[in-house]
Amino acid sequence: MKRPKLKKASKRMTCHKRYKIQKKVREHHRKLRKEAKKRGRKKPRKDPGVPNSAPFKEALLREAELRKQQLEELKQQQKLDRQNERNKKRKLETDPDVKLSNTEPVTEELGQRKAKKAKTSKQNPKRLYCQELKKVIEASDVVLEVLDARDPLGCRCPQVEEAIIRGGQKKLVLVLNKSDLVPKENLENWLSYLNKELPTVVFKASTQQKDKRKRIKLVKVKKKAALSKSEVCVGKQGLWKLLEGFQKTSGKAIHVGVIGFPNVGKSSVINSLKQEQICSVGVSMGLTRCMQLVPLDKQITIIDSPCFIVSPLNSAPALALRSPASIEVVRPLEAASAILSQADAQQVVLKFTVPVFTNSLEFFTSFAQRRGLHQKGGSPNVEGAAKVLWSEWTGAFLGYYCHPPASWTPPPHFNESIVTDMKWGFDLEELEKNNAHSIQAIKSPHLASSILFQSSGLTNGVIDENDIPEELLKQKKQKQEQESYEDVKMDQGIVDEEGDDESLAMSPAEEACETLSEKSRADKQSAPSFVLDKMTEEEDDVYDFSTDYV
Ligand SMILES: Nc1nc2c(ncn2[C@@H]2O[C@H](COP(=O)(O)OP(=O)(O)OP(=O)(O)O)[C@@H](O)[C@H]2O)c(=O)[nH]1
Repeated sequence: MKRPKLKKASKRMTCHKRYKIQKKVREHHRKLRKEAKKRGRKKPRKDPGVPNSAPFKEALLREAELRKQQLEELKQQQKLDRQNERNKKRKLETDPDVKLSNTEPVTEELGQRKAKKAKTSKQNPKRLYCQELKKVIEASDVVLEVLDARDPLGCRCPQVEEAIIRGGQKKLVLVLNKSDLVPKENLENWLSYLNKELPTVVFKASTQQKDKRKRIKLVKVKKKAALSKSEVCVGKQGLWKLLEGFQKTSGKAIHVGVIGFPNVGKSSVINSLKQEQICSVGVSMGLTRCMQLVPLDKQITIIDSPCFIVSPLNSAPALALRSPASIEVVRPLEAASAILSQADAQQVVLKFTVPVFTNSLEFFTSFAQRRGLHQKGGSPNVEGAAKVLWSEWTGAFLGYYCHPPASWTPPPHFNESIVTDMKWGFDLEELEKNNAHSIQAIKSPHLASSILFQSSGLTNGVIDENDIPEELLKQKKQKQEQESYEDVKMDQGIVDEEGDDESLAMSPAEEACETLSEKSRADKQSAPSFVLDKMTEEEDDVYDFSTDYV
């Protein structure tokens, strides 16, 4: 059946509605024109094109087309460049290593920084230690020289003390730390001996839980949490009052540098004063590598420092005890043998419960057996035993002591006026009282259970980075290279007369270097070489001399 055709809707409407629509449209157009006028942008006029009557119409059109193409290409190129730039930036942000390979102004600075860092890392670490130590001494008003009470004289460095005295207006105070590891009577003797020279504070730093041997259960202490009550610090009040008193006398805020040989307890003393684990402490020697400022209160700021660098001219036991293992190559067996040679053999036997021994190897063999240190085949680990003894001798638990010299003679860098100068500004009476109180409070080992040790006396240190043996060798090598270069130039006949005079004449600094290096070579031959023999040969290759020598 055919579907009926649908009737088309009529467009008829009332006039009122039609006029209303027309009005609305007009209003809308008016509005658009107004907005366009406000924006100041008129509708672009339509290009009328080249009239047909124009001569060379085709050539003109071709030219226009070409220009259009060029413009398009240029736009495309700019777009690509922008994209590349964005990619590069993204790469720089994600990969710090790429930063330095790109040569933009920002990266240039970064490159310089990296070059400096690379140079520092290549630099002899001893050089850095010396530089840091000098900075600490320079910045300090009072310098605390921390001594291990088991060998106080061996922990004193005449070169550093001399530098402090030369600095003028600086005070030097001795801190007799690890007082809990020596018998009481010995501690008193040392105190009266050292007090003749410099103000001395008896101290026992609070030690970290993690330093206790494995048999003690490790307790995780939060980094800035207060130290546990069992790890009591003794002498804190005495030291604090001494510094406070000096600060009041001087009438200004003071900086207090804490210096000393490795493992004497510099960082532990600071942590005890601050009652926070603010400086890193550990059994490994030479842990602190750069200076660290620790504000004690508004007026007193403490500065932690890296340890002194030991001079190779010292005796073998001194080198064994005072060389920072982090930067010196120390052979444990030789170091431990040197230490053992200075200890009372009978007391060593009793302390470590080993049979009587005739030589160090025999001792280490029985010591290894006693401690259960064995190698793969079951033979005693002599090297391991030596390591244990060496670390115990510089660690936090072994009790041993030295006798102070029978009579007091001021060291060459001290005289009466310096002694009185150093004591000025301190309340010594109060210090004496506090020290007596500390000695009472410290739980000391018995004389019978301690080992008597023969001290080697003051330990020589290196304070100037140019006196470091490796540096002297480096300078000598440089000089030789320069000389050979001059010879080649002379052979070629390039050198003019003026240049010749300059190159052949030695500057006073060069002469000093030459004599120093000659001296160090001569001394090295006579001095025990268990530490430096290997080090000088190896590090000679490791460090880039051409970079360091500026
Ligand atoms: N028994 C005892 N041990 C201490 C005392 N003071 C420090 N120690 C321990 O000695 C070891 C070395 O202490 P540190 O404070 O790291 O010594 P340092 O002088 O700062 O060492 P470096 O940073 O290597 O130069 C640590 O195992 C401490 O626990 C103390 O008064 N008594």
